[in-house]
Amino acid sequence: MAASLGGAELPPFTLENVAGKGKGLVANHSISPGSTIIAEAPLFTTEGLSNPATTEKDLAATVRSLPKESQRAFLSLHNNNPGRGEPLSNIVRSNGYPLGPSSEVGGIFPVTARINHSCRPNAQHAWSNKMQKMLVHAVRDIHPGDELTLSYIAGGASTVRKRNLKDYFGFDCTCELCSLPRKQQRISDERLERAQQLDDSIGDSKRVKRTPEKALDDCHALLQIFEQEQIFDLRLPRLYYDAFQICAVHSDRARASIFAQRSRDARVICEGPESEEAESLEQLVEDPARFENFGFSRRWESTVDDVPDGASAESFGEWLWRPKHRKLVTLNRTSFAGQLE
Ligand SMILES: C[S@@+](CC[C@H](N)C(=O)[O-])C[C@H]1O[C@@H](n2cnc3c(N)ncnc32)[C@H](O)[C@@H]1O
Repeated sequence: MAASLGGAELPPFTLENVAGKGKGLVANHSISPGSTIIAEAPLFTTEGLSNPATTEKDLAATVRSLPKESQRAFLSLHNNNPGRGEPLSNIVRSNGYPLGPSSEVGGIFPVTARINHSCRPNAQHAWSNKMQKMLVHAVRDIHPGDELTLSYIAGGASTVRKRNLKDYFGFDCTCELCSLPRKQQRISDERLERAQQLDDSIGDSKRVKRTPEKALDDCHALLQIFEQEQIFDLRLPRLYYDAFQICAVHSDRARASIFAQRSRDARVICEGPESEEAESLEQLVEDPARFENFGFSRRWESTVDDVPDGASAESFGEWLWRPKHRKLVTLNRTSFAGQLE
């Protein structure tokens, strides 16, 4: 998590002023993908703050109950709406993170809260139930002087992202992606709009059942966009999981196992080796048939031993993404066997 200097653990970042964004965290060391940058317990959570009529009063009591240093840390956090509304609630709204993707409960993490948003983030946050901590991991190589960034939103083309950031978080995004020169912005927008379409069609379960080769082609096309756009946050393990499901639904244990492995590895980068999601993916790597919708059809039936051995990266990629190609190879083999008999 931290650089070691004379036995003392130092964080690999410092809190600095960042042009146009207020304060932010800036790396002071090289950080490689998968490194834990922050592991932080909440100062407090919003559990129990369920009555909107008394939220500000309840928050005041919660903050008063904290040690002085924690009170100062909370009160110094960014307020999106200074001078308007209720100040403590504003600070919570401006800085809180949910405790997990579908949790209604939020937490205040004073270090993580200093990380600004980027539409092309170099880090990913994840709440660990097991550790009761917010974890932040690098998802790309981060160099000294780089700002640490997280994505506050799901993605999309720049107009959609800007609107969402303004509506939900109240700021005009000045991240590297939103600040691209017009021509590059257009190219990026075209790709990200296409990514959205691909993502929608990959999620269509009827299509997965009827034309899985098209769904897998879409996954491959989406992966290429993520690589071009350098998107390596949680969208990546989710994409590999979609590819896993397509293969598992059609009994292709060989590819399903490889995609589960890729999803697991990408999860570990985003969430660390203790990730519960990564642990459950490990079981699917070993036996894809544990997936609840495994074997809807036997169209691509294979065993985990059908993974090609010693293939070059290129031909392995062709095998992995091209079931049509695999079908041809199998057919050829069958007809050869027939001729020999
Ligand atoms: C959770 S705080 C992040 C830390 C904050 N900059 C600070 O000074 O404590 C979120 C606020 O930071 C600013 N911010 C974050 N990301 C930004 C971005 N990409 N462009 C412009 N402002 C940003 C906005 O004011 C936003 O409301």
